[in-house]
Amino acid sequence: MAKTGVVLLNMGGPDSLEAIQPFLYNLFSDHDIIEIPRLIQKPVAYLISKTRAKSTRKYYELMGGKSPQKEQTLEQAKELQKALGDKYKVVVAMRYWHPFTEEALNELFKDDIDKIILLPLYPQYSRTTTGSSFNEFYRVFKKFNKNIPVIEIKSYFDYPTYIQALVENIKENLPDYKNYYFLFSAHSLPEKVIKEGDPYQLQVMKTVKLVMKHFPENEYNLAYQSKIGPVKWLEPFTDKEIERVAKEGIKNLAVIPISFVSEHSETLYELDIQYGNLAKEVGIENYVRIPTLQTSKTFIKALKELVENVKG
Ligand SMILES: C=CC1=C(C)c2cc3[nH]c(cc4nc(cc5[nH]c(cc1n2)c(C)c5CCC(=O)O)C(CCC(=O)O)=C4C)c(C)c3C=C
Ligand SMILES: [Fe+2]
Ligand SMILES: [Fe+2]
Repeated sequence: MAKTGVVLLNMGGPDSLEAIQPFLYNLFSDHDIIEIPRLIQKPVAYLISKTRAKSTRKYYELMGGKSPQKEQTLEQAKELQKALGDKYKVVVAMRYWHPFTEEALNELFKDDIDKIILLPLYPQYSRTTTGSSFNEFYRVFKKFNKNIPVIEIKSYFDYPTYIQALVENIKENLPDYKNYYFLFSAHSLPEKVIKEGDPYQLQVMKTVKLVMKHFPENEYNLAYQSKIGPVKWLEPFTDKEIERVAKEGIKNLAVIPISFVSEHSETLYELDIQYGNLAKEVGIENYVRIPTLQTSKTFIKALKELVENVKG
């Protein structure tokens, strides 16, 4: 019997120190994430990746020489496969490092597949992330010459079971949550991308609002992390916000990653090490970083429901 293919889309991360530069080259070569004039994009990507690999290397050394994103995404795929059963086949397609879309589709088409559902591991839509993964999917899919329907799950920033997963995750990891200030931290984006109509910021804000309905007594704010390069990105920045709340006398701070569902350099290095140290310096007594959802039962349930409820 033919199966429905589920392609989990994610960014991918270097799986060794040697993979850092080619991973960065793939990222900076992508016109959907960074708009360098097309004619010079590849040579410029090569130069930036060479330079940036030197500074990025130290984060990955501190994380044991690689990003855990691949393992965690494969675990999510395994759990989702178990939840969906054998009418479905779940594979992982990463945008900038293995397993690439081509590898994912080679694996998928070992079975008889009559429909494909694209499921991004980005709850909030941005053309730089989900949009880029969709575009890459179609470029590669075309080469397989398969005449089967493809259905896109664009985002699930307000999907009730996803919100429930976030709420449970906070309560489970921080039983003392009532005594904490919540600082949600989302990946930043160049302001230009938002001005051109990207819904990412609005969707992140809505996710935060929906989560906070379950914590009516907690004070909170939303900040943005991981800006790179000289252009203006969404603010306030997470580190500046940590400094600001410390000045206001906050002693217990929970930082909650909101646009990531697995761990990687930006949670393990930036939030845990860099901002953990900063929090100590500015007088925060208890700095808690809430882990990403990974294979939380309720998050996997949310993904399963999204797949099963898809129209088409
Ligand atoms: C070039 C500009 C970038 C934009 C725009 C951008 C948006 C964006 N990124 C994520 C999630 C992740 N990004 C990660 C790493 C990473 N991102 C960029 C650049 C842009 N991201 C770079 C150069 C890197 C490499 C690390 C570095 O050199 O700093 C990762 C981690 C990968 C891993 O280690 O596993 C994630 C995850 C989102 C959600 C987003 C916009 C909404
Ligand atoms: Fe990024
Ligand atoms: Fe980043």
